[in-house]
Amino acid sequence: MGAVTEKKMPSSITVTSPAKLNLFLHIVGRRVDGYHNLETLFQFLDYGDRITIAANASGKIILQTPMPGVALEDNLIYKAATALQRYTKTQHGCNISIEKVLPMGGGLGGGSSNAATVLLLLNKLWQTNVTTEKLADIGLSLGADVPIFVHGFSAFAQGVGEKLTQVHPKEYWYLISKPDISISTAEVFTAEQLPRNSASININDYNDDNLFSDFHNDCQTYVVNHYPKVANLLARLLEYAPSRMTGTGACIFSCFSTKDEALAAAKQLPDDVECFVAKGVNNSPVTTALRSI
Ligand SMILES: C[C@](O)(CO)[C@H](O)COP(=O)(O)OP(=O)(O)OC[C@H]1O[C@@H](n2ccc(N)nc2=O)[C@H](O)[C@@H]1O
Ligand SMILES: Nc1ncnc2c1ncn2[C@@H]1O[C@H](COP(=O)(O)OP(=O)(O)OP(=O)(O)O)[C@@H](O)[C@H]1O
Repeated sequence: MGAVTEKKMPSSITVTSPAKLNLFLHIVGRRVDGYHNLETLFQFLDYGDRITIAANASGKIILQTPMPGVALEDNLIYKAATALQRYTKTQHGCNISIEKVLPMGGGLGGGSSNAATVLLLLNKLWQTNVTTEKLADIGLSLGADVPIFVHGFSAFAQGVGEKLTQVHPKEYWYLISKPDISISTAEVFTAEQLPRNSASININDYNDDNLFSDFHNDCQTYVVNHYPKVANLLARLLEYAPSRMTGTGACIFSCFSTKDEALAAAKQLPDDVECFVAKGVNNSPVTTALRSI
């Protein structure tokens, strides 16, 4: 009989909790609860926060790296761990640390990504075997963007972001630029002037060449009209490459075929503009890392 090799569960796991882009974001209606029905194309970046988690036997959820400006009980990391602990009734706890690099309120979904990463890693470390669908469901109660990060593949999303169709958009290189302001998602979605009646699309009509001609971000005009810093930066970036706001802003992505072109454009920006270059990826680095554990 051949030897059975059993993989040992590591005592801790470290992964990149990635950013997302909304390559386009159409608002197709408003629900009675005030939330908006969207049609959006999500892609991940191979860039994000570094999260390390170890299970502990104390049952306590310990965040070892406090996040300035975010109280523990409001932190999506803590909320996600608590939600999974409650759902599974596990006796385990965990120690979590994070190296935060994603700007908050930038439209890159950092908080939602962190929540999904915690759900996925703890489900592994605690060996609680919750299905991906259920994790996405638990995630949705924490934020509209959490399910996409739980599933971990690029997708056309409908509803508030929970109805997903897998797609494979081209993996461009992006320059991500952040004007030095942060925009509240709730402010944009409650704005009177926001267009809410984009026609529903067929995602089969999308191809990588018509992203900037046939698709748009319905939040962009409102933000450009109310935040001159976004307007100025977007105008500048459009001189170098097709560019658009992600989510409800304030970050702007600019599309390039090569890393060198993206880096060259970054060099043209004023020193006070925060920016980074990253590759678009159709699989989340978290799900990729977990497959090998
Ligand atoms: C704009 C996107 O980033 C696109 O991916 C997301 O839809 C926003 O997702 P999120 O930050 O996880 O948003 P949530 O924390 O769930 O919601 C923040 C606030 O935005 C508004 N909101 C959010 C999502 C949505 N589809 N309609 C809304 O009207 C609601 O007023 C809500 O109180
Ligand atoms: N772990 C976390 N990381 C970032 N923000 C968090 C976290 N936990 C709670 N928050 C809160 O969530 C708010 C939104 O943060 P996030 O980084 O997700 O914004 P965003 O990139 O604009 O997201 P979206 O694209 O979903 O609108 C922050 O201002 C912060 O108060």
